Amino acid sequence: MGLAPFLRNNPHEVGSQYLEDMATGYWFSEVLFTAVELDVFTFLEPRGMTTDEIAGELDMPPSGLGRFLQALCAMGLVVWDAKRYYNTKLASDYLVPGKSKYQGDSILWRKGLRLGWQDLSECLKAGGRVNFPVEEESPEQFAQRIRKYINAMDNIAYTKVAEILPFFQGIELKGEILDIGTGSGAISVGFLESFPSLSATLVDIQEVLNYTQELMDKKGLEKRVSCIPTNILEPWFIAKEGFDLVILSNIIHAYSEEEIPLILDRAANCLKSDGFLVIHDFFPEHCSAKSALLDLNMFINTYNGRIFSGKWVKEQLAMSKLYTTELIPLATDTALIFAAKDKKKLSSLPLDEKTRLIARIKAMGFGEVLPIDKDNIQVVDWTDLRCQYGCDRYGDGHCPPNSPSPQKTREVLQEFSHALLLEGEPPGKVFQSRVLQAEREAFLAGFHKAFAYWAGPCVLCTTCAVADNKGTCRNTRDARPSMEGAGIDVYETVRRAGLNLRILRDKAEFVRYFALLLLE
Ligand SMILES: C[S@@+](CC[C@H](N)C(=O)[O-])C[C@H]1O[C@@H](n2cnc3c(N)ncnc32)[C@H](O)[C@@H]1O
Repeated sequence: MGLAPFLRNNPHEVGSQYLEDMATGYWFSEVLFTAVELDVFTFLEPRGMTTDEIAGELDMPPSGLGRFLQALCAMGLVVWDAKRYYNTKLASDYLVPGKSKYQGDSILWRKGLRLGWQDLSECLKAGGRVNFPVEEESPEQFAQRIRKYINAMDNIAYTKVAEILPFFQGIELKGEILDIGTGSGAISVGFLESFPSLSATLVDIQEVLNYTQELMDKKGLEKRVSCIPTNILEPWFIAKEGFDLVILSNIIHAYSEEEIPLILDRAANCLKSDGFLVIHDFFPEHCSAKSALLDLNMFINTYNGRIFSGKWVKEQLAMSKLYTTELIPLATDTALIFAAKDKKKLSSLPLDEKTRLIARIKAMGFGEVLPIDKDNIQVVDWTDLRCQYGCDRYGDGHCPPNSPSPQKTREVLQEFSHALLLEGEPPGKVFQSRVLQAEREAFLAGFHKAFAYWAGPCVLCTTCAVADNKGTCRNTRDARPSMEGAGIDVYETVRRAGLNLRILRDKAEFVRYFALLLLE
């Protein structure tokens, strides 16, 4: 999620191809940047064009352009019917200027960050940023730069607010929003458009708000918003306990460990006793690679911005006497934390229990926690043969023949309506203990039938009484059957969940463990 295709694969499994794909990752970026700059997608909308026609529009020879267009085809941005090129739906929705979901400003902002990235090793040597904005910038140049930045933020925020609003479905939001570091105001605009009784106070630095006010006027929202220029690092002169909804979207990663608690505390002070605080940002618990790279981007391109874990942010909010939800992942690369002074307020949010449970289980340290349709759990009659003929643990505590038969597993699956596939790594004892913790968390969340199957022989006890012929299992409370011992074809089941489990050829290869948590 939120990753280049090569990052979706497990690096340990794809070997040198992974390295090659990373090394050429910038080829993708350059083609995209150039296509957006040349505005190729506008020419192709809606009826398409031949190479010669595009070459005419761009005043370029068709030879290289044809190859460039073929690269865009390979990247899924245009299609070719052997005569004309057309935009794919992706390009038509997101890359044609003027369309509501346009992302070109954000893409070109990313291009601008490239300069800083080229100095990465210099930044590492210097212990911080080495590339600073030009000092002799005229006021017009500065205003222009702000507009570019705010347009880029606007592209992203417009799509994100569409993901945030469903969490308020069924809640009658009214009163006043406080949008801290509002940028273009797009997050507030989404709320204002969905909840007609809301009005908004937009906070940012004066230079940004000049442009934000223009955008609000264009949308006809000027009567429902007021802009208050404020440096949020200094004391705020904003009504205490005056706001029903306080928004901090993509602000947390802009500042340091010392500054963020102050900002959070001031935000908490502005919240009414029955209001909501929403934090929207990048978090390592959600998209670890993207958030680590964004952290590096902040190191290179800002003074003291960095990424914080959801756990840390929740702790800071607790110090400001706020209750919080789990980290709620969006379908894209960012996630939300909801906070309130009144704990009951949080339970009024339509956060489905399974989503919250997945977030809590993921935070225990699993790599993936994926819902899997129980019909995709493949139960077969051959797995115990692999245990009996090929494993020296056969007959141990809860291994075959002491484990549930495939028939029993089929019957058990009938009793459950859904399941989660948990992915983790060695050591086995840590993994198995985490699986038990996840099962308990599900039980406490109200999934009273929660039951886990884990990977491999039980390794909870240092010595196994059954294996040592010293009697029966001493830990029946915590021992669980393995998936394979109970007749589950782990390879097929994992594949059906959308992951890839490769056959290991060597003991030194990277092992991944899987467990199945059945839920009713
Ligand atoms: C990454 S943008 C996020 C904008 C918006 N919240 C969104 O989600 O699109 C960060 C915003 O915080 C504002 N900001 C950063 N530091 C600030 C400060 N010290 N005082 C006021 N605003 C600040 C920036 O001007 C910018 O508009």
